[in-house]
Parts: sequence; structure tokens; C-alpha cells
Amino acid sequence: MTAIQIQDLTKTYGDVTAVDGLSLTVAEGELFGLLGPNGAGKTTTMEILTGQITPERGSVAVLDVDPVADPTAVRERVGILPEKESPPSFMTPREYFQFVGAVRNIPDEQVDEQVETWADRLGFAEQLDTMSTDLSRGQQQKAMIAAAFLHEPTLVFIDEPLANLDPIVQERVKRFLSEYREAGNTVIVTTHDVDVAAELCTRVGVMYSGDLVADVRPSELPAEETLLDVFLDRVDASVERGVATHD
Ligand SMILES: Nc1ncnc2c1ncn2[C@@H]1O[C@H](COP(=O)(O)OP(=O)(O)OP(=O)(O)O)[C@@H](O)[C@H]1O
Repeated sequence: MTAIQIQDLTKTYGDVTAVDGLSLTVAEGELFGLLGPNGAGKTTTMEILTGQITPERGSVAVLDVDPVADPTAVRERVGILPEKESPPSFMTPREYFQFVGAVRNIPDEQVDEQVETWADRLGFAEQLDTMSTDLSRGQQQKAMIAAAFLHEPTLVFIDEPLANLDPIVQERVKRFLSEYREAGNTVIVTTHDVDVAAELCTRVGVMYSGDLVADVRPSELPAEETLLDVFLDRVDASVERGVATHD
């Protein structure tokens, strides 16, 4: 089964074409990075794939389910971690996990087990019973990462996975994501950080002005060429060809 299938996808907001005829296939077991500058269309693509908004044109399938026709079925099967989200300010992380567990019909014992595992993995056991409003941005991000994986999905979408995390936690998250992928699961990340994409991802699609301008495997780039070179080369070339920027 392919994890993601996108064919000729287009989404506009008034005069702005946020996604412009995008086609992309991602196999299961990839850690795929959608890399692009501000306004490239990464978030819009993710929102279509997770059934939050609908496109004007094109087809999409996520684990063989159409998120436009059946957004609930997709959201049940995948984990989603949007950028800048945080647990409700009036709940502790533990209460938030119990809430997510109830919404997702996860047995209580499984929630308890996952909470212990994640608190240990990301080092937030001491904050489990602290009101979210009193947590730092990084501590809130840890809780959101754990919540996205609570129902043990086989495909997870993460916007800017390492934002707000200190270097130690960044390493732990990177290691976890690599192991999760090695177990056959799929991760789709969006980022504008070239270093994160180069280090973390098995495959990177460079997005600019609503479409892919490069599709590379960082580990297969020749020694003299970095992902930053590819990024600058393709994005600059698109600017020179006169592709309109959105910002
Ligand atoms: N709800 C909206 N209403 C109007 N325009 C929007 C809306 N959402 C996105 N856009 C526009 O669509 C384009 C693509 O935005 P999108 O957020 O998908 O880009 P992005 O690659 O995720 O950018 P960033 O890295 O800055 O988050 C931008 O020009 C943006 O201003």
C-alpha cells in the first residue's frame, strides 16, 4: 500500500494559488520531508491530506482512504501534530492524554502505558500533573508529540517536528522517529529547516510556489552537493523563471 498519493492537486485562496498542480507518491516506511520556504504551500498540502480543507482540483489518498470524501476515516488512522498547537491550558498533560484516549477509544491501560513510555522517552514525567498553562513551550510540544502517537498510528504528519525543543530532546525525537520508520511506519514532516530535513528524512520533496521543484534522497546526493545546494538551486531557479512568490 502507498502511504500518500497526490495527483494534480490544486488549492486556491482568492487570487493566491497555494497548491498548484502538485503530484506526489510516498511509499510506506518513508520519513518524507516536505521542505520549502514560507508560503510554499506545505501546510495547505498537509491540511488537505488530513481532511481539514478541500481542494478545487485533483485527487488524494492517505493509506488508500480519500480524505476529501471521508475525513473522519483518515483522522482516525493517522497521527497529526500541527505547528504551534498546545494542550488546552486548563488541563494537565495526563488529563489531556486521557481526553485524547477517550476521543480515540483507546483502552485506559494502553493510555497509562503510553503515558509512562512517552514521559520517559522525552523526559517530562515531572510535568505530567502540571497545568499546561504553566508549562514551557517546549514542554507543551513534548505533550503534543506524545498525544499524536497515543493511538499507535502507522502514519503521522508533523509540522516542524523539532521546533521549541532543546538539543537533548531533539536528539531523542530524531532517534524515535527513525526507529518508528524502521519498524515500517511512515512519517511526513513539513519544515523550512534544511538541516532538519537533511538529517532526519529518507526522502525530501522541495516545494516552491505550490509545486515540487526537487525530489531527492539526501543520503544519495553526491559528496560535493548538499541538500542546501539543491534547495537554493531549485528555489532560485524558480524565482529566475518568474514563478510568483506568495509572500
Ligand atoms: N486560510 C488562508 N487564507 C488565505 N490565504 C491562505 C490561507 N492559508 C494559506 N494561505 C496562503 O497560501 C499560501 C501557502 O500557504 P501555506 O501556509 O500552505 O505555506 P507554507 O509552505 O506552509 O508556509 P510556512 O512555512 O510559512 O508555514 C500563502 O501565500 C498563504 O498566504
